[in-house]
Amino acid sequence: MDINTYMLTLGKQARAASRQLAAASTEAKNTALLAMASEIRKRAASLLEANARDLNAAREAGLDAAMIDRLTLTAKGVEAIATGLEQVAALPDPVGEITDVKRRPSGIQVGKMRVPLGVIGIIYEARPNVTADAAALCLKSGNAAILRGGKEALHCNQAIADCVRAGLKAAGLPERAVQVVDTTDRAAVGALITMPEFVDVIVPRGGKGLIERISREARVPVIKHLDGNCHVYVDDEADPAKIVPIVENAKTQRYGTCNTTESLLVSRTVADLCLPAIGQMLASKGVEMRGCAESLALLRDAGIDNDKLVAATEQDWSEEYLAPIIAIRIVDGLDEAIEHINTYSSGHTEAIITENYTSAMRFLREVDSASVMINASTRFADGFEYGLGAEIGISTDKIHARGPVGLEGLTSQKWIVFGNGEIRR
Ligand SMILES: NC(=O)C1=CN([C@@H]2O[C@H](COP(=O)(O)OP(=O)(O)OC[C@H]3O[C@@H](n4cnc5c(N)ncnc54)[C@H](OP(=O)(O)O)[C@@H]3O)[C@@H](O)[C@H]2O)C=CC1
Ligand SMILES: N[C@@H](CCC(=O)OP(=O)(O)O)C(=O)O
Repeated sequence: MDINTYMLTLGKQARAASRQLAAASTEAKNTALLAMASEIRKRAASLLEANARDLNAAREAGLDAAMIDRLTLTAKGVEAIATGLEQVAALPDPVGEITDVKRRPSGIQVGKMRVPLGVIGIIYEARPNVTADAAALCLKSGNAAILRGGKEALHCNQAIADCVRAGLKAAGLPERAVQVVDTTDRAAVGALITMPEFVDVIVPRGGKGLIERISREARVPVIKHLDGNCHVYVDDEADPAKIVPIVENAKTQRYGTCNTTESLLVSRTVADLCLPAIGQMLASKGVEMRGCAESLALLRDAGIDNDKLVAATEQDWSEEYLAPIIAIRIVDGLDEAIEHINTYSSGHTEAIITENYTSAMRFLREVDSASVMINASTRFADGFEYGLGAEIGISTDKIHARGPVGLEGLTSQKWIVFGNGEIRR
């Protein structure tokens, strides 16, 4: 079967399954999720074996550390997938929720009902847990899913898909409610994003190459989950005790994730007090610092090894390194920090370190990103950490859903009207 015909077949099957899922009971959906969790645990050894095959191929292909980190599944990771499925089962079912019912002067009552989006196509990086998380969230929100994971994770994704199908079957739900694309040919992505008759929304999780293709070709509505050029800004009134721990966590806890901080902005009035300690911490962890001239001079004076210091170029302010590299700029206070972030950020997540209420509130209001934080690490931008149970990803779009997307982001609301024979006059 050629790729277009294959993808059309998946699309038709998904559309049919989506109608059944939209009407599925909460009990059936939860039974499926719990059965999936049990299959994942039962088949842990074969999931790890499939992941080992993917990892061997990735190492042979010379993939970088961030990619290997994403791709790696450990026994703990398998257990986390199973627990994640159980957590989604425990979440309240959003489908069918009726809100905002108000009686109108005409006598009718007008309200809203939460409903699934239909068929969701998700294109994502080579991170196996996303296959299970996306399947679970789509199922619980009553949507059918077509999942196209990164090519490096193909074997592991197929193994997880087997568990998902087994769970759906155990609950008497259509097995085609979740379909994992079984080819790495990117023509499948091209087909997925151009069949609006079968796919209601596309969620692309990825970097710049993916953005370009989706922007050029998609004929289906898109909720972009794109790159994270996240910032930490150290304000004039930052609590010294909070600075190094937040910068350390935001930059070094995991280098490869989209919520990792890539740029550090420091207010000039506190730069000589805090940059030496930040520089020492970053140097001790092997992080390269790409600084403006002023920050480099301070870091050199503090005795930071020259090998770790590089002059930043204009390009560095827009860069998502996904690596032990950080851009550093000294700014003239809050106004310049906000201006810098709104110019260069990818609109994902930004944090301010300050004890000044007015500065904190201005930062919250004026920084135009999906998550804006006060005195916390950007690494917190995550569906689980925000209490959503899990996440489809972090939307960098402004409409429909912004930031970590969970069950509610995968639904919309339709208007409902209760009448008793009223007619319009
Ligand atoms: N906001 C968020 O929620 C998330 C953002 N990201 C971002 O993703 C990036 C890291 O992941 P990475 O794997 O490098 O991202 P990529 O964009 O390289 O790949 C992600 C997915 O997109 C596909 N893809 C990429 N380019 C094309 C194209 N031209 N045509 C068709 N398919 C394409 C890949 O397919 P293939 O396998 O064939 O390469 C893969 O399935 C970072 O920028 C990170 O911030 C990642 C996860 C979540
Ligand atoms: N939200 C998740 C990470 C999601 C994400 O960034 O994915 P990726 O860019 O593939 O590492 C977390 O905070 O661990």
